[in-house]
Amino acid sequence: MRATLHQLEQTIRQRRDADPAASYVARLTAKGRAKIAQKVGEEAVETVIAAMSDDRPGAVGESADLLFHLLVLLADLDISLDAVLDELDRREGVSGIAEKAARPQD
Ligand SMILES: N=c1c2ncn([C@@H]3O[C@H](COP(=O)(O)OP(=O)(O)OP(=O)(O)O)[C@@H](O)[C@H]3O)c2ncn1[C@@H]1O[C@H](COP(=O)(O)O)[C@@H](O)[C@H]1O
Repeated sequence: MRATLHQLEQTIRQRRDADPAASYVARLTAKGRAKIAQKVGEEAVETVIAAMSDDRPGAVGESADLLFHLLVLLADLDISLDAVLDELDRREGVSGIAEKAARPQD
């Protein structure tokens, strides 16, 4: 998963300055951060709708759209994917420590 998302992150960063006629990333980027953020919101809502309809193929497709648009937004903010993944790792470490503390017999 890390490799796929890192590859996509790299492609998105390369495509931001491409010809908008040939690139969706360049087109969306040119519309500005508010539009990119709006797309993230739309894809999140579509993911929720698919989930609540128990539409599993739909949820897969909408989740892919959501992750893609989130990466476009992070690139626009110049936040690396690693910064987000490191935060998740940090939380996992924190909750791992908390779980261990709750089981003193381990
Ligand atoms: N993964 C994606 C990807 N997922 C979704 N999309 C696009 O996201 C859009 C979402 O569809 P919507 O119907 O919601 O939006 P829309 O009607 O096209 O746009 P709006 O008018 O709503 O803004 C579609 O146009 C999809 O093609 C993607 N476009 C590109 N990629 C990847 O990004 C890379 C760079 O793409 P380009 O910038 O086009 O070269 C490609 O190699 C792909 O791997």
